[in-house]
Amino acid sequence: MNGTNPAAGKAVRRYRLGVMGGTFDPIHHGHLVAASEVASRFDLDEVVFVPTGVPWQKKGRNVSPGEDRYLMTVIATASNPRFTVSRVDIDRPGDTYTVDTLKDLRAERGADTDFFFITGADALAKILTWRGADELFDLAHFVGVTRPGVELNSPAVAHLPKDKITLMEVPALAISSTAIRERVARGEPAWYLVPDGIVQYMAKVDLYRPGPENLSATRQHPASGEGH
Ligand SMILES: Nc1ncnc2c1ncn2[C@@H]1O[C@H](COP(=O)(O)OP(=O)(O)OP(=O)(O)O)[C@@H](O)[C@H]1O
Ligand SMILES: O=C(O)c1ccc[n+]([C@@H]2O[C@H](COP(=O)([O-])O)[C@@H](O)[C@H]2O)c1
Repeated sequence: MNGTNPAAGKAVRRYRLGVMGGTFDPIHHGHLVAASEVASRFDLDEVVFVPTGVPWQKKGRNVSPGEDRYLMTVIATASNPRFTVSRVDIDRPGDTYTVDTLKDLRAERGADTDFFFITGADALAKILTWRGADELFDLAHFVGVTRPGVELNSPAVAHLPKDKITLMEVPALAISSTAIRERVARGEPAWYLVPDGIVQYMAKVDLYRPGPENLSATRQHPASGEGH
């Protein structure tokens, strides 16, 4: 949508910001392809990747420390000039709610930005279970992308406001963070499922390998100087 700058009398193009939220434990090529495809289709100026702080719907799982997930997201997106990473969710205490993510980003970016929240088909189908779901569609347009093994136009999606969501087919990558964690734990390769730097980071800080240090929720981040 274009606005008008009254001082100059010229049409001003509004900034188009994609928001790719995820636990990213670890980030993989499915996430990166989804963001890249939506950026191209919606002519986005930037896609900001936002690693979750506490993914409350994944409680009961052993989620890696936020700093590791944040650093992997930075490493994976570094080569794309339109991809950035935000700490808003990992720096906010408590459970992570997208309604807070979008409000924080809106406060940071100002009123001249249009928001496009990118989600896979599985996450899209659960949106009505998210906190403050009724507010979400006032804060962003939602783009739901295909994911192998998940129905995109599920019955749950029929209840979402049609003018606030777009369903979009992206190249099918049957990759999940769960599968990568399991592969690493079994000593199998993760090469080419994730960017090379992520394979190297996972090995460097011993992420996902079976062992007592990975069973503890209080595992120290290497930056603290422990664990080496
Ligand atoms: N292969 C994929 N193709 C399309 N979208 C994906 C893919 N993997 C994840 N997504 C989407 O990316 C977002 C973040 O996903 P998330 O970080 O939870 O990854 P995940 O692979 O689903 O993780 P896990 O296996 O640990 O549940 C979600 O909206 C999810 O639907
Ligand atoms: O707002 C909520 O209540 C909510 C509940 C579950 C997931 N989300 C968001 O959905 C995105 C994908 O989450 P996940 O758990 O599939 O990695 C991420 O940005 C989460 O913060 C948001």
